[in-house]
Amino acid sequence: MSKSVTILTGFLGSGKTTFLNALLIAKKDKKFAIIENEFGQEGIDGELVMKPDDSLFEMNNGCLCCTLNDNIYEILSELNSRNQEYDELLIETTGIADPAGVANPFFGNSEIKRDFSVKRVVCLIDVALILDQLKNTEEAIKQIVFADVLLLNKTASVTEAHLNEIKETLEKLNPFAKVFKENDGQFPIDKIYATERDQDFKTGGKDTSHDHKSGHHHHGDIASLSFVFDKPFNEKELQMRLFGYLVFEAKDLYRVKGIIHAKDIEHRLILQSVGQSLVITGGRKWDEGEEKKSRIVFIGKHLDKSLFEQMLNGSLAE
Ligand SMILES: Nc1nc2c(ncn2[C@@H]2O[C@H](COP(=O)(O)OP(=O)(O)OP(=O)(O)O)[C@@H](O)[C@H]2O)c(=O)[nH]1
Repeated sequence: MSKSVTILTGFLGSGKTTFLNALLIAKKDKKFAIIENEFGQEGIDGELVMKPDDSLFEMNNGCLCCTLNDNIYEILSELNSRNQEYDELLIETTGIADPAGVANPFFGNSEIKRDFSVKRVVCLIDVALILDQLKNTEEAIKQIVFADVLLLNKTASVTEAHLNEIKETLEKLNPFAKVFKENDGQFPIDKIYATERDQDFKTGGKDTSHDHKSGHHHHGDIASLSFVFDKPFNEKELQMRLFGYLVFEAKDLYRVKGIIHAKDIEHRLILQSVGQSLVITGGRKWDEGEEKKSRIVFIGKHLDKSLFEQMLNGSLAE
């Protein structure tokens, strides 16, 4: 029997990993294989997903809509040979992936079509940022247009009127998708799960190929900068400098994610920033003898590497 596939899409920082974790908790009775992909060399999302076991296939350094097309056959064939070990497949795309490109192998290759069935493409929407994202990026539009489920997220951050305006805009872009709202931080997972892609009506069978054959990225001028540090950070200094950067310089910085080793702190610090917000929380404890490295990824346009280097180097502990 073919395995059900759910594809999670949504612009950078819209809440895909948060949703994925909520899904894993809500569907504890199922065993998921997860393909996690991120834009930027340092794989971070893999650490943020609460792994149910080792069923996590992570591919770094590229966008799923490009690299997955090269690796997907290998990955899916491995998944197939281990098909007794899991029930369903979840794919979290990068925040700038074109989901049509990601789904393409599932619709275009007969063997894959036999073994895997895309049940739904869920697009997370950051309601505070989506209208700007739609103005500024083509990817946000492509993600919405391709989805079966549009999930309005971070709804507490906007007024009801704004939410309705967004809903209207989205329904114009994709009248076929079901629109759900996150409700007080609770995702309506069962309702989303009950939504299945209509294979005939949607892109199934159509040629969804796109122009990524060369492996070259066509994501406008969005780029990522990744940094790895062996030396520990000074938490306060890092927080202060990053916050200053976000407030004064961050116009074209869409996303910051980091796993931080800070001096005198025995667990990881998880650094998250979308727009101008900056949140630092405690992560997993470092294991005994584990090599403690910090990894930070910045995603945006016109990023000045030397400025980030300066900021980060200046935040290292003495
Ligand atoms: N206020 C609020 N914050 C949220 C909500 N969902 C996610 N976040 C926060 O938004 C940030 C981004 O969430 P992620 O789940 O990592 O987003 P993502 O889409 O996986 O991010 P990328 O992989 O970079 O594209 C994190 O700091 C989350 O804690 C929400 O419903 N409300």
